[in-house]
Amino acid sequence: MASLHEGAELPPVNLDVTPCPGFLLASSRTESTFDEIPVIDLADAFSGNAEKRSELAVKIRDACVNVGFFYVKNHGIPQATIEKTIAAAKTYFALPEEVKMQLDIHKSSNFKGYTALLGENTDVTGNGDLHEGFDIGFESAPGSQATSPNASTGGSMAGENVWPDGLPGFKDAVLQYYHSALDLGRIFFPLFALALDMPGGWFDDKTKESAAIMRLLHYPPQSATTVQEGQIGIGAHTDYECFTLLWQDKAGGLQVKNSSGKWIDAVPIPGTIVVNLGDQFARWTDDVFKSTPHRVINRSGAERYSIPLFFGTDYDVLLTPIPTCLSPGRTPQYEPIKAGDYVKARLEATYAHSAA
Ligand SMILES: O=C(O)CCC(=O)C(=O)O
Ligand SMILES: [Fe+2]
Repeated sequence: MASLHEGAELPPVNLDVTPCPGFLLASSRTESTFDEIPVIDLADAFSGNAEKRSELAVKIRDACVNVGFFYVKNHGIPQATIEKTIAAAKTYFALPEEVKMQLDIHKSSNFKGYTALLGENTDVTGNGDLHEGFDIGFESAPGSQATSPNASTGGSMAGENVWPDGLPGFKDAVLQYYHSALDLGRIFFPLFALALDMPGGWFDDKTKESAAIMRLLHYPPQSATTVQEGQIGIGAHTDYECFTLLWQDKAGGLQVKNSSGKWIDAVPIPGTIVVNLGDQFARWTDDVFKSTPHRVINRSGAERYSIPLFFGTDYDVLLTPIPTCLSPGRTPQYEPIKAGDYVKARLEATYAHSAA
């Protein structure tokens, strides 16, 4: 389908909902386990029919409190945009290592650029990740005058992207995907608000310039690499921001850990995007929404490509429990922290544990 979101207006939000402190606590802050990852159809996200939107919000709530992961179909990112970006990623990763290393992320003051194979160690107990990556932050779409979100609050994470020389079309393709994925991301906060029994507009003033870091990732097949103990595609981890929108190719290898410790395969489903919650949301909901550990092991025998986009709240938002996630007599699990300070600390820790 063409972009679901282009020019689409969200239906008016019902601001009469009264937050009910503790409502979600009894039912939702449980260690529920799961054996599969739900697939949710986003077709009703723009329905003017309040009942359909609220049915969708209930499905999202179930996925968020029980699994922390779900697939979405009818996500609106055009297939042609995805294909162009993956073709660009393949061309980029095929460049000589010394050319890619000119943009080494370890030399960047704002976490932008290239991460080499084994240049990152996401699980600190591991021996390096078997992927290479290319990271960008917000940049206006070619021809657009939009100002950079988080320019004021992003601190060391804001600032310019870096782009490889001599790859015509790379930047345009990647930014086209980035903006399509941002459009998709923007529809989720009103749905998450409904899922949390908060007024649909509750996140609006907290997500005006939502932070979004995007990565192109390339995982060589494990079998073709000299793999040491503790080396997999990406070590077990949780994501840092509110939620992640992940496109993955058909190689497979993404696994999600349930609360019994079992790794569940997030098998590639054509035409879907994987959505998973991150630690900002776990902190913000005092663990009502789950930030679930995941990892990648590429045993497919083929090269694997994926594109995660990490969608956060504005960096100056203080993450203290959302009212429906509080209950009398219960002490929140986490110290309040500003969203940007939290992400920066996690990024610094990641790169401190990785090879320069
Ligand atoms: O490549 C994938 O499927 C997952 C990537 C991931 O978990 C991440 O970058 O945080
Ligand atoms: Fe992740």
